[in-house]
Amino acid sequence: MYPTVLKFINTAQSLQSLPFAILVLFITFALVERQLSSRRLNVLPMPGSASWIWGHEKQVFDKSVGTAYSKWMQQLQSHIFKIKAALFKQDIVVVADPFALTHIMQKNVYNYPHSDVLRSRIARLLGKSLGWVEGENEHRQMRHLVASSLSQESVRQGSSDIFGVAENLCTSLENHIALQGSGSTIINVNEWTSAAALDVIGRFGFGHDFQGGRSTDAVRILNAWGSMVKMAISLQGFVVLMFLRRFHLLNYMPLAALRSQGNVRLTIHAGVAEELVRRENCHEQDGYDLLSRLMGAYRSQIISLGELKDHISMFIMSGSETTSQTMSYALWELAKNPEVQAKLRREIMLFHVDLSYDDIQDRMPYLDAICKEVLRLHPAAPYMERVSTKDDKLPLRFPITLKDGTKVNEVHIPAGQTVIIPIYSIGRDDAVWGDGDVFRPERWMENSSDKDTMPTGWSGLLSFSDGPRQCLGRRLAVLELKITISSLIRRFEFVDTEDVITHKVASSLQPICAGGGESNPKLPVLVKIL
Ligand code: HEM
Repeated sequence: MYPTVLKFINTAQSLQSLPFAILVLFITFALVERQLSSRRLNVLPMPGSASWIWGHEKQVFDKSVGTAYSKWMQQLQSHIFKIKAALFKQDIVVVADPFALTHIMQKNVYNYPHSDVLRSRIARLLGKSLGWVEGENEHRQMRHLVASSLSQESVRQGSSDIFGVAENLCTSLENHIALQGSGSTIINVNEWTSAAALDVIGRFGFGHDFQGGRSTDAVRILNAWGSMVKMAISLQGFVVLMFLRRFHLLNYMPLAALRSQGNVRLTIHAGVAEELVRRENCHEQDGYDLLSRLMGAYRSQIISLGELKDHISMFIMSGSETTSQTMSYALWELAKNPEVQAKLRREIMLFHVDLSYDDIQDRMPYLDAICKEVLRLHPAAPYMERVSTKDDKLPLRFPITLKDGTKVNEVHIPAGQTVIIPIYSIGRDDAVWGDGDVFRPERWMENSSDKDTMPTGWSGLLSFSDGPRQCLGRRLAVLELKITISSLIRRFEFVDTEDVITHKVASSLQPICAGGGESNPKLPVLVKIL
């Protein structure tokens, strides 16, 4: 192989085509490297038909979120397999086995940091804050700084903020429907939930009013986020992501796709973060809410002004975008399943209109089941990408059967290996749930799942991740979902529009409506005032 390549390069050079020679050299080395890495993972099965340039990754991008991984899990009858990466990068290992997942996410999470491309993206989009920091000590310290602001007690105390936002949302929606001159209208449910979720994190975390998504700040943030999403779900976004992963230096180039990510963080820095810091500098107060904790760290010079603003932007975006998408999918599922919606309404109507925190948390089992079912079927973060820093062995709950019938109970993972955790497909795995793709909240009241086959995350799901890096805002998110859904279902009926919806990923899960301008996420639902 090498003499041929060298001859080829000599010819190219004699033709004064240095770039061509470099390209040939790069491809040759990349192919050799890829073949060696593939051999190191030789016990792992691999799906067929990969593209020469894009490997299997274009199939993942082209199909609705998770579809490709679920299909390969079924075809290969394996909860762990490898796929060909784009641009001749080494093969990627896809891990859906519960023992292997617990090993990575609970016991060895600091040996599996976010991949470089993901980390650069988080830094640009959200800031160098908690979702970005790596290293056990650094991460634990940063998490400790803010953890008490999102504890169960803090969330209980902040529940009045969420009830207030839900009430405003219902009133705005009633006014909007009244303006249409009939008792019902079709809305893009995403627009309403994004504004409400921004309001919740604004009030709960920072004592800031985004005015139902109508303040200048809110509009700027939502627009900047919308542009980022548009770019990320496009073919151009996919190609850029693949190149960024392959050639890390590109992460520092002034590319339009990268600018659109940075705009979200910079918009928050220049607007709301600036205003919050100014306000807090005038009224120095001690407290346990997110802003007080962060300002305390800034005043004690534990964090710089830039870091403080990064923390604010990270909490505003990761606290609102994920929750708003989950809320949208909940309302969409209720619209598609009218009998579930009616049953939920009956449960809600057993209570007085002024629900308490305890009613919501402890006395509404069907609402609880619906929230879990939505989080299982529509996890806001559908995939996770990590890279091993050390040679490792992954234990398996579902052994791999080799061609000669031998069973393999653990898999060697070399240092530097990219690992994808397909959260979306794991939550729908028939081996665990039986009817994984079906929206059936009753399953959560039956308690019949085999715990041994489930991941160890919250409620046997990975929707909030697992282990030391699991979502810090889970309690707030679940309470927010419950309060908002119960308020809306009491006053409105949601009806399916029968639009065909597929799903893409742009930092979080995005619904795409066929024939409705596929470049913008949209989830149409008909709403009727009751
Ligand atoms: C339904 C809503 C939500 C979902 C599905 C969700 C999901 C997740 C997931 C999967 C992760 C792990 C990401 C990774 O390691 O790559 C994560 C981390 C995180 N989430 Fe959430 N999240 C939600 C709401 C929230 C809220 C409301 C907040 C804050 C107010 C929040 C704050 C965080 C933070 C700070 C981290 C980083 C934790 C760490 O690295 O230690 N999330 N979330």
